[in-house]
Amino acid sequence: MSAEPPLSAYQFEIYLDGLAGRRPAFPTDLTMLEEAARARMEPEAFGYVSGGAGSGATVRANREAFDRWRIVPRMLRDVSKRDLGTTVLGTAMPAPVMTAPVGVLSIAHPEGELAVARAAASLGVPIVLSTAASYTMEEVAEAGGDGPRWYQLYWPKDRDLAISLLSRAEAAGYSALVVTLDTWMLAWRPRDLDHAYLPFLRGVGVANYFSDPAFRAGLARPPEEDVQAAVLRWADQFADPRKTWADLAFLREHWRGPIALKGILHPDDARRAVDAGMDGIVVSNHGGRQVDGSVGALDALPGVVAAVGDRAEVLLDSGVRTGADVVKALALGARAVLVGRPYAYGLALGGEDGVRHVLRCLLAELDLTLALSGQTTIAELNPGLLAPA
Ligand SMILES: Cc1cc2nc3c(=O)[nH]c(=O)nc-3n(C[C@H](O)[C@H](O)[C@H](O)COP(=O)(O)O)c2cc1C
Ligand SMILES: CC(C)CC(=O)C(=O)O
Repeated sequence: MSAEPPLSAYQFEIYLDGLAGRRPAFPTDLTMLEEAARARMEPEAFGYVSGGAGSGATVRANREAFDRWRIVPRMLRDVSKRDLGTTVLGTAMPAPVMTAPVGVLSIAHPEGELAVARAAASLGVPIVLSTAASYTMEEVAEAGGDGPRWYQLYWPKDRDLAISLLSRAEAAGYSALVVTLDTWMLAWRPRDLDHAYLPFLRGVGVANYFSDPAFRAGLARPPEEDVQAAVLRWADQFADPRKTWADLAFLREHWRGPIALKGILHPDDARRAVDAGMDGIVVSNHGGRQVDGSVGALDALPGVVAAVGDRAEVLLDSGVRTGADVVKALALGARAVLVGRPYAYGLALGGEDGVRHVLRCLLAELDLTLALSGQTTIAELNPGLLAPA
């Protein structure tokens, strides 16, 4: 049953490298990545990735929510063999960890999402590719090869464009759809406002639109001839604040595979999602980038899990930084977690190698935390493993 070698093997590999005089090129304490990346990134790009909405209260709330729980390890339970593997929305994965959809990654590294797809695929970790990626979904699919992949939709106003994006994603092998509900417009983001910086207006993150026949059909001149006009149409199209629950039927009609709604925090919204036939929910506040002062994602998780029961799979993102965080989220009922900024920082620090390092650290730390807490599978995790801080 155990994966060979165990996910924690990275730990020993690092120590062995030390015998040959090599030290890890990037931090192994994943909470230190942000500071390391700050020193390497352009200030505008770093501000965009690290920043949150408004005063940053929700970014802090996400971390505080994890800090309010403590793991209570159990002893003498034979943890020699562990299996962290799981299946989420039909996708098998080596551990309950995926990369969250993060757009515009070429502001962190020129290879952007291509490097992420390669790194994740080398570990079997699924990616969720953003509509606002710097590369097209077909390019990223090719880079990731056989690696598992899902597609995140920013649901555009134009119906034909939405249908076209969905059919391209299906054709390119994206097996599940994640529809983001919390970003119909950008929040007030002082870090970016102070820099007067928005990547999209500079032509980053628009590749999936610019390459799309339905989008191009709506332009007077192709993007290659008039970038400015194309970018403005992108900005007008990229999300549709008029959408309501009634519109979900459209998604079912045009997407064959599983669908998850991302950005749900209220139990009643979670209930509505399952009533509408959705397969999954991503409890998320967009990494604190949208509603300043909103509830921490982990704080919202138990209510959503209770509301949904076993009618849908519940995932969580926003604030996950360590293996212990993953254990806490799973113990509180998440089936898997997504990480955002940590892998973006890994990308900024070292391209594909940097992303692989971050993912390997997280998986190794998760494996070790589970083992040292007396757990051998993720299925057995429950709130009994935790105590309030
Ligand atoms: C730079 C950046 C860009 C993002 N772009 C997207 C996006 O295109 N689509 C989306 O659904 N979420 C996007 N997100 C939100 C992430 O998917 C995720 O919810 C969030 O990063 C999780 O929080 P964490 O960064 O604390 O792990 C973005 C986040 C960041 C930091
Ligand atoms: C607004 C999006 C296109 C990008 C995003 O989700 C983000 O910056 O948080």
